[in-house]
Amino acid sequence: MTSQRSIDDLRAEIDQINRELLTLMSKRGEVVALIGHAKTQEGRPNHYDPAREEQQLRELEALNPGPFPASTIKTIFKEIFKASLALEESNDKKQLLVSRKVKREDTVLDIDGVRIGGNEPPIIIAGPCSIESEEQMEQTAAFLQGKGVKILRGGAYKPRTSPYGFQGMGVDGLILGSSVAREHGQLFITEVMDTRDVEVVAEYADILQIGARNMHNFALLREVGRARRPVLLKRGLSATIEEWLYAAEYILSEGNNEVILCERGIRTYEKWTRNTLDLSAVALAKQETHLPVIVDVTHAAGRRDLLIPLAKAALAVGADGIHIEVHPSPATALSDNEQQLDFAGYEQFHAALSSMMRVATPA
Ligand SMILES: O=C(O)C(=O)C[C@]1(C(=O)O)C=C[C@@H](O)C=C1
Repeated sequence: MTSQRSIDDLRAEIDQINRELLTLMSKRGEVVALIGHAKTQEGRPNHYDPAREEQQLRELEALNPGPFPASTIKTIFKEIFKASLALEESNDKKQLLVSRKVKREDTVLDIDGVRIGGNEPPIIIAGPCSIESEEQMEQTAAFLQGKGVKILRGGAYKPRTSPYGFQGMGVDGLILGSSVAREHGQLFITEVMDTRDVEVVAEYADILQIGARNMHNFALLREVGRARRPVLLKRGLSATIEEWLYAAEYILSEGNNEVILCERGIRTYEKWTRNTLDLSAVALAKQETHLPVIVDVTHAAGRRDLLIPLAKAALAVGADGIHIEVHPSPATALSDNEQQLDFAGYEQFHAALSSMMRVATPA
């Protein structure tokens, strides 16, 4: 009579094998994490190593005693490699300088007394799309000062879709913007588009802006990372949240911790708005990073009639401020004349938002 083992008995053995496999898997995971750490230390950003995977598969195939066919062993080990790679990469992410896992508390910027982030009241960054003339800047700054706006924006270098569009006033614009802002007790923020201009822009601007189209310009990100000025980093038109945060990491990795993230809407299939404001990106960026996050409502939808509800929504999900374009005469503006608010429009915006902004109107 053959002594057949019962299913229960066999299952008990499987349970024991499972436990051993799990122990081995955990042990493998720990070794993989060490490899990942070593790769990061060596500055190897890419953890994937297909040649090493191939070598392991060949050896396993040669050693395979069965009963599983080689193809099955290959499939199982490919899954193990995939999980190992994910482990290496997630450990890497935990070490990102932008991450809350590295710095738990909110970063609060203090730029000449203007505080941004943490529990500070939300800030407003406002001003025209482009700096066009002294009169235009003077009128705007004076009006916005009266509304308690502490940060004046204005583009001196304009990233225009067409090379024949108005390209900005360049250095003359920088001089104008910074002097007008100073006269009105405001900080001046302006976009820098080229690594060659970082030095001159940093000389005049209190905050450097990296526009959406340059979010992937890694040389520029590194350069502003070396500049001793806070940086406002807009999210790229089609950038994932992860790509956006990695772009910020480029700046922090060069030693500049003063970064403000700015969500400005992303490209989707939607036609009724120019971009789609991604509020989950705001909430996620606040959750995953310690950096202040603001929302550019002007570009978010490309429509004036949505500015107030979008700004309210942005503040409701925890944005640390709003970026909005204001021009004395949007109809005659040299750029973005569809979207900028005139002073009457800004009055309405201010009235609708003031309770949420906690911005006092100076007497
Ligand atoms: O050996 C490495 O370089 C590892 O990162 C470990 C490992 C593995 O799991 O064996 C993981 C991912 C790589 O693509 C190659 C191999």
